[in-house]
Amino acid sequence: MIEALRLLQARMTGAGPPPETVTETAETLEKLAAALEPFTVPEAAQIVGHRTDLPGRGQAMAPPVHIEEWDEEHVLGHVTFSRFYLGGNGAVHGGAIPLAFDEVMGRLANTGRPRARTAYLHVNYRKITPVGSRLRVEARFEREEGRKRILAGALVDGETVVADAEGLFVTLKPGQP
Ligand SMILES: CCCCCCCCCCCCCC(=O)SCCNC(=O)CCNC(=O)[C@H](O)C(C)(C)COP(=O)(O)OP(=O)(O)OC[C@H]1O[C@@H](n2cnc3c(N)ncnc32)[C@H](O)[C@@H]1OP(=O)(O)O
Repeated sequence: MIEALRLLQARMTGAGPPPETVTETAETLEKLAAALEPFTVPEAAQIVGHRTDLPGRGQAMAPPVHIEEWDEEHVLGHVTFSRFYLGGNGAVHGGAIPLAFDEVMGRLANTGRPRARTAYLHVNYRKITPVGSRLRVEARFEREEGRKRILAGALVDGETVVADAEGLFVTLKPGQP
């Protein structure tokens, strides 16, 4: 379902359909939304965002990062930003890149350690990030200072770092949401 939604997002972004196709598509989507409505569940029971085995945990908003290696110290994977993530002139939208970093670094920060949340994410956009290219995603755990965990990440196109990031993740105190 999520894969199909991702495909739809990409196709819709790249499409310039005639008015009758726009109307037909809108009607089909409204029908699908109505069919799912009776199955609305509380957050804890939803599938989306809870499937760590799926790219982006099954969250269609998150870029589909495929994880290849994952332990307490590092994550290695790849991602291809579809046309859905286009900012302009072939470059990925600047807001989509922190989404990928937060997903991967947040997951790493929370692996084998008590729950932590992102306090900041500093992203350096070194080059444009091309839509449609398979990029390497790297993240590593740098250090821990009390409740603070500092992580680093990079997005690499071939041999070129297109973006890198530093993230601060803070361990939650009991009762913190
Ligand atoms: C098996 C595992 C599976 C895992 C799957 C999960 C996948 C999940 C993947 C997705 C995961 C995505 C995850 C998400 O996206 S989480 C969603 C996005 N993040 C949030 O919503 C967080 C909102 N913020 C907060 O809740 C609080 O501000 C937190 C909890 C972060 C800290 O507030 P708290 O009141 O608790 O702590 P404190 O203020 O005493 O600060 C403590 C220390 O930290 C330092 N500090 C704080 N902020 C900053 C800052 N901005 N720059 C520099 N430093 C900062 C501060 O100076 C102090 O340092 P020191 O003075 O002690 O030296």
